[in-house]
Amino acid sequence: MKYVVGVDLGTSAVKTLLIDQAGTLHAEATREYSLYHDKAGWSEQDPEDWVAGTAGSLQDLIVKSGVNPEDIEGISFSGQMHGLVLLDANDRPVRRAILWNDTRTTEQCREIERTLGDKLLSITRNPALEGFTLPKILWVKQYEPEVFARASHFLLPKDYLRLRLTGAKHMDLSDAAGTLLLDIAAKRWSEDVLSAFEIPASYCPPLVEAGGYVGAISAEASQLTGLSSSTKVFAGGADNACGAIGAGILSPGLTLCSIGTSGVILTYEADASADYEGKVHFFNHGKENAFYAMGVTLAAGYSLSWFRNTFAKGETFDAMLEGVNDIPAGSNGLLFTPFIVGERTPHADAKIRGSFIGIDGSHTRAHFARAVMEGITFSLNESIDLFRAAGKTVDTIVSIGGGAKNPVWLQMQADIFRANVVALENEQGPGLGAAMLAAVGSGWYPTLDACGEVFVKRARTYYPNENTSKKYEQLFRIYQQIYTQTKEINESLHAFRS
Ligand SMILES: Nc1ncnc2c1ncn2[C@@H]1O[C@H](COP(=O)(O)OP(=O)(O)O)[C@@H](O)[C@H]1O
Ligand SMILES: O=C(CO)[C@@H](O)[C@H](O)COP(=O)(O)O
Repeated sequence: MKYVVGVDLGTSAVKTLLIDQAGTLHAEATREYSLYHDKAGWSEQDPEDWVAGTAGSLQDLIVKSGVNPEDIEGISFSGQMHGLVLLDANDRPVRRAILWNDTRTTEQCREIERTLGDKLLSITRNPALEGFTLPKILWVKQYEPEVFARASHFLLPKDYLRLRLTGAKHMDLSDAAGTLLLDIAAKRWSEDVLSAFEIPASYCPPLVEAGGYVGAISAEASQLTGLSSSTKVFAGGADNACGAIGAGILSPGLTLCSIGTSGVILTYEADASADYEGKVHFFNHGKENAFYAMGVTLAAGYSLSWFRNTFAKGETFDAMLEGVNDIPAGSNGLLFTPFIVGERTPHADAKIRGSFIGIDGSHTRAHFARAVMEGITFSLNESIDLFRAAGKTVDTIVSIGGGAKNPVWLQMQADIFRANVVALENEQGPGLGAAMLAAVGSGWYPTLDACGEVFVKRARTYYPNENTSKKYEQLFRIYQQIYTQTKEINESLHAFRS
């Protein structure tokens, strides 16, 4: 029996999957790592933690499954997007990585808008958002000049991990799309953007397709992980591109909902012609010559994790959410907005913060927990609204990510989204997408589409309940007012956050 491995370098943890030629999952392993929030709005990770976590997770995978490492033909990666890993001339990080959910770069975003003008949207197809990579490069240049002086190139998180496994530096198009340095339609680094910010072209790694073969596991990495040096390494892609591959979003018509640390509503785009005027993100897909558009809720799963860590410390998600299904839709008049680290879609606003509105003496912790789940789902529904307003049909949504482990949440998604929600046998779409890239690269299938027909296994469909959907429609309109009505208050409170 031959296998491939998919590695998903997430924000909360790294997850590894071992899958055979029939798409059957043989083993999975995971290792968590720390997030550093030294100041309000900052979010960093130590790249060394990714390497150690992945090595430990791969060792666990091999031990648990009992496979002969020689039988693992290929490995590929899915990675949290946008994180800046600045490297010196010896490929050592010059500081911690600044992550996608770090919002310190508002000033640099305005600078990018002023400098690039219309070119920003025409070349990069995206607005300047705090989470993207270019503003982070400019922040380090401005505020840590001595650190910046030591840097000679940059990578994204999974590319750094792959460098440590193979010794080679690359970046795939789907992840490069989130840097604001890529000419999305032309699929090359933009000379216009690089020269506007005086970034030498040598800062950028060679570009490859997500399925591109990039080398073999080095002898050192083989010692560290237990993998064989005969295993072929394929580049991999952005976690949302890989999530889309692993959920079978490989042709027009299907929509993805992912609730990981962030939350995403994503639709497939066959070419680069769609114009959402920068209201949603527009990136290269992991499937060659395809694209996708997506709206992002910055703190989706993260809001529920924050709630658990703060009010149910030590409990599992399942234990904390036990009573949630007994509470009627609407949490008895309690609403939550998940802006706890700022927001992206539809409100690109680094200063906005979350609210519980309508707290009543009768509310229990379970009401609050349900309100958090509903608030996250309402936020994602804002992206669905945007896509529907742009003329997209959204009637079937494949749901992945940690949030898809909970059946009550899946039904809630169907009710709020007014769409059929499909759950997969394994909710780890990005890891599965990475494994599919390795399977196609290893020659098991001619295309990702052919591989998807075998690997993407649907488990159950949740259908919207008309009465509950009607109730949620009314609540959604009330939810939407909270942003405008709390914006000014949050701007005033900004000075009190450290
Ligand atoms: N059993 C569960 N029920 C509901 N939500 C869950 C459960 N387990 C995890 N989650 C949610 O999923 C999130 C993690 O999802 P995951 O896809 O692993 O994230 P990432 O890829 O960002 O590391 C958590 O923050 C949590 O909100
Ligand atoms: O910033 C984005 C997308 O633009 C995030 O989706 C990150 O890619 C992190 O993903 P998760 O850790 O939530 O999967």
